[in-house]
Amino acid sequence: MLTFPNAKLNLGLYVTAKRPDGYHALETVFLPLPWTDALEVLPAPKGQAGTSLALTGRPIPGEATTNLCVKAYELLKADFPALPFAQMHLHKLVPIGAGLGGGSADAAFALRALADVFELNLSVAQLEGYARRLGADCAFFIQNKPCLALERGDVFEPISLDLRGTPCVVVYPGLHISTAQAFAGIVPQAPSISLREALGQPMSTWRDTVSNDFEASLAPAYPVLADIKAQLYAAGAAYASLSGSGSAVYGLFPGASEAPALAWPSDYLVWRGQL
Ligand SMILES: C[C@@](CO)(OP(=O)(O)O)[C@H](O)COP(=O)(O)OP(=O)(O)OC[C@H]1O[C@@H](n2ccc(N)nc2=O)[C@H](O)[C@@H]1O
Ligand SMILES: Nc1ncnc2c1ncn2[C@@H]1O[C@H](COP(=O)(O)OP(=O)(O)O)[C@@H](O)[C@H]1O
Repeated sequence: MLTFPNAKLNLGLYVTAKRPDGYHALETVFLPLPWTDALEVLPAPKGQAGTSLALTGRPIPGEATTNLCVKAYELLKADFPALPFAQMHLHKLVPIGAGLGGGSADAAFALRALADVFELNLSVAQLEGYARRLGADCAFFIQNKPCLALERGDVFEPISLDLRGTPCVVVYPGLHISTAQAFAGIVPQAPSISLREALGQPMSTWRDTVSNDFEASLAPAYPVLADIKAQLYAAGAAYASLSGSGSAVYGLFPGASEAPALAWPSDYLVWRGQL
């Protein structure tokens, strides 16, 4: 089975409280972003004594055994001891540690594909339960549709927001920012206007009402993030923001026929397309 794990964008992100488990409570909207990896999951060929993961594309830090696709397999194997060995191939294209959730998407798509290939008959709730154990934002990728996310970013409420077809530019300047470190720089606080209410207004108002708490805390150490955002606004973005804990920054261009091609330094990774 061949799947295409897509990235995500955070539209608004508020860190509202520190939880007793050490994690933080969030208020954010997740949007699927069609910047994808490719992941193939097959039953292992006869004679293969274990589950394998072949990796191509962008190098992923760490041993293949720590890859979230392998962890997804092991999580299922613990509950389904008869699970046959799998042969997986991940072609990595989404930048790693960019606030785009690429690793989490691979994990969630691996869970779904393994459940399909080996006919485990898992419900959406069961798949989300497994995904939550692999990472806070993994569970979003099981249903993979725009939603308001609360608690650790793994409890979802529907939201009526249709941005499909909106031209979008995502710019990754290559800074790897640790998610744990980024959270450590924030003093939790509820937003003055709830995200649901702010996003219910026209996109032209979002610049003043919808923000990502990580932007202010990362700004002193990483001034390039504000520079990219300013360039996206100068190019006509109706809304621009950091995604997640960075360092990818995106701009939305709802009035344009296509996303503008801007000149960025050659070592930046850039995605242009429609949501
Ligand atoms: C910040 C967000 C926003 O969407 O996105 P990214 O920037 O990573 O894409 C996510 O909450 C990231 O989710 P994810 O990357 O799955 O986090 P995990 O691997 O579970 O956790 C990494 C570390 O981040 C911190 N963490 C994560 C989520 C959360 N709600 N509170 C936290 O405090 C914890 O210190 C944890 O040890
Ligand atoms: N399949 C995978 N793709 C990307 N990163 C992975 C994968 N498996 C494990 N990781 C680890 O997850 C971390 C990055 O996660 P990722 O989802 O790309 O970033 P972010 O949380 O910023 O959105 C890295 O430390 C990387 O080593």
